[in-house]
Amino acid sequence: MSIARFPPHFNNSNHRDRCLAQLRSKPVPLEKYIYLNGLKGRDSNLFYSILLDNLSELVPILYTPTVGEACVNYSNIWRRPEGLYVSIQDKGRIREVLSTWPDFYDGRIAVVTDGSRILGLGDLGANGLPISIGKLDLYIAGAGIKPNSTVPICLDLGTNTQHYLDDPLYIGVRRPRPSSEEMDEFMDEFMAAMKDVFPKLLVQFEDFSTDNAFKYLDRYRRQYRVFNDDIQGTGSVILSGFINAARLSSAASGRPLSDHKILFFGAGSAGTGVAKQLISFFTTSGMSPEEAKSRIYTVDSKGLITADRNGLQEHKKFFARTDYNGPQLTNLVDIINHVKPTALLGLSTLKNAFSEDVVNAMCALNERPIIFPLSNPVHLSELEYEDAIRWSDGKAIFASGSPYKPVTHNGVTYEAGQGNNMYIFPGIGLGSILSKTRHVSDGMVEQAAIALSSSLDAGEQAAQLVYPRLARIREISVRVALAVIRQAQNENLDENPYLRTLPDADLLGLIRDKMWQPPTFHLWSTPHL
Ligand SMILES: NC(=O)C1=CN([C@@H]2O[C@H](COP(=O)(O)OP(=O)(O)OC[C@H]3O[C@@H](n4cnc5c(N)ncnc54)[C@H](OP(=O)(O)O)[C@@H]3O)[C@@H](O)[C@H]2O)C=CC1
Ligand SMILES: CC(=O)C(=O)O
Ligand SMILES: [Mg+2]
Repeated sequence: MSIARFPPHFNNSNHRDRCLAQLRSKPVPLEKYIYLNGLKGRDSNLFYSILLDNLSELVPILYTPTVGEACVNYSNIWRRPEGLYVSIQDKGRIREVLSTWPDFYDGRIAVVTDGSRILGLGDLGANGLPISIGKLDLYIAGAGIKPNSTVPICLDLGTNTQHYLDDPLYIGVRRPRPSSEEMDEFMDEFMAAMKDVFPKLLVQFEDFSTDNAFKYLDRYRRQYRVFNDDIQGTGSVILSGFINAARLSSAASGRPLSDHKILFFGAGSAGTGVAKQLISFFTTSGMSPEEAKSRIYTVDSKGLITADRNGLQEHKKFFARTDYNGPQLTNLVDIINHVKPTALLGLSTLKNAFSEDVVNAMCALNERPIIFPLSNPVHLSELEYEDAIRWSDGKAIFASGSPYKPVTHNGVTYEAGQGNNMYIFPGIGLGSILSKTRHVSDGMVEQAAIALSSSLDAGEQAAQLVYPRLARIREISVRVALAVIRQAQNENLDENPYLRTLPDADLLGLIRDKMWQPPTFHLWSTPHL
C-alpha cells in the first residue's frame, strides 16, 4: 500500500543518500546548517542517523565553527521554533513558561545560555539559541542521550550589542542587559522553576559572560545539579590533552611532568577554568599547592598578570604573579622569554596572536613545544594549523578549539587534535543521568579528564594524537561516563545503588545499552507532511 503524497517509488534506504547529496550541493557552510536544521525538523531520526554516520563532516556545521555563524545570523535565518526562550519579561511567571515545553517530565539535560558571550563572538543576545541546540546535538550523537529529553534554552535578557537592537528582524527583547541585581533575581526564580518543572534535570551553563559564568556556577552548584561547560568542561578537556601532550613533549626532552610550565594567553572563564583544573591535577599527582600554582602564568589584554596591578578582577587574583616586579610585560615574545613555558594555551579570542616569532620563541625553548590555540570559532584561532606545522617544522604538539584538516609538510602528514569540551560534556551528562548524581563535583570533572586522556587507541597513539578521533566519540563517552559514575559513588553523590553492584565490565555494557540509537528502519519519523 502506498502512503498518500509519497512518490510511488520513494525508497527509504536511498533517501539518506539523497539527503547527503542535497547537503553537499549547498555552496557555503551556513546553507548547509540551514539545510540540516530543516532536515531535523522534517525527520529527526534520519537527521541523527546521518549525523552519527558522518560526524567529521557534520559536526563542524552543527557545532563550531559554523554554529557561530548561525548564531550571529539567527534572527535572519530563523525558520521554526526549536528551543525554549525565557525572557526577562517573564519574570514572575517563569514556571508557567517552562511548563509549556512539550515532554517536560522527560527533561534530563538542559543547555542554558544567556547569549552574552557566544564562543568568542561576544554578546549576541537572543541569537545565542543555536549554541544550546548544537551542544545538545552532541549529547545526542556523542552520548546517546534521547532527543526528547534534551532542552535547549536561551535566556532572552536583552543585549548590549547596538546593531541587534537596531535590527528590525532581531528576535529578542529590545533592551540593554539588566543590572546584576535584576539578573540575580531572574536567575534565582529561573533555577527554582527549573527544579520544579524538570525534576530530573542536569543544567549545563553555556557561554555566559565571564563574571556571570563564575557567579552563577558558584551560586547554584551546591543547590542544583549544574555545571559550567566553559569553566569545568574546558578545564577537563584541556587537562586531558595536556596530559597526553606532556607525555609526548617529555619523551622528546627527558623532562618530567613536574618540570612543565604553562602560559595562558587569555585569563577569562575558560583560561581560569583550565588553570584551576591543571593545579588540581598537579596537586593530586603529588606537588604541593604552592609548587603547582607556581607552574601557571596568565596573560590578559594588559599583559602578564602580576599581583601589583591595580583593580584586578576577582578571578585573576589567584594566579597573579608575586615574583615579578619589573616593568609591565605586554609583548608575548618577551613574556615567553621571561616565563620559559613548555606549553602555551590560547583562550583569548585574538586571531593570529601566535605569530611566527611566538612559535619560534616556543621552539627555541622546547624540543617539542605544546601549543594549543583554543579560541572558537576557527576565524578567532590564535594560530592556523598549517602555520604551526610550517613554523615549527612539525615539532609543535598542537590542539585547537575548532577543527583543522590534516597538513602535509616535507612529505609528512600531520593531524590536529581538537581540544574542545565536546569530548567531555556528553560523558559527564550521561554519567550524571545514569548515576542520578545530586551534584556534579570537581572530582567527577577531573576523573572525566583522566578517562579521556587514557582513551587513545593504538592508531591514535602511533599518530601522536593528544585527543581521540571524533568518529569514536560514543566509545569515549562510555569511558568518561564510567569514570563520572564511579567518582559520584566515591563521593556518595549517587542515587542509583544498583550501579554500585556492577563490576566495571558490566557497567560499561550497561552504559552502552542505555545509549539511544536512531531507529534503523523508519518511514518518516515526524508526521507533519
Ligand atoms: N576549546 C574549547 O573547548 C573552548 C574554547 N573557548 C574559547 O575561549 C575563548 C575565550 O573564552 P572565555 O574565557 O570564556 O572568554 P573571556 O571573555 O572570559 O576571556 C577572554 C580572555 O582573553 C583576554 N584577551 C582578550 N584580548 C586579549 C589580547 N589582545 N591579549 C591578551 N589577552 C586578551 C581577555 O583579557 P581581559 O580579561 O583583559 O579582557 C580575557 O582574559 C573564546 O573564543 C571561546 O570560544 C571557551 C570555552 C571552551
Ligand atoms: C567550545 C565552547 O564551549 C566555547 O568555545 O565556548
Ligand atoms: Mg562555550
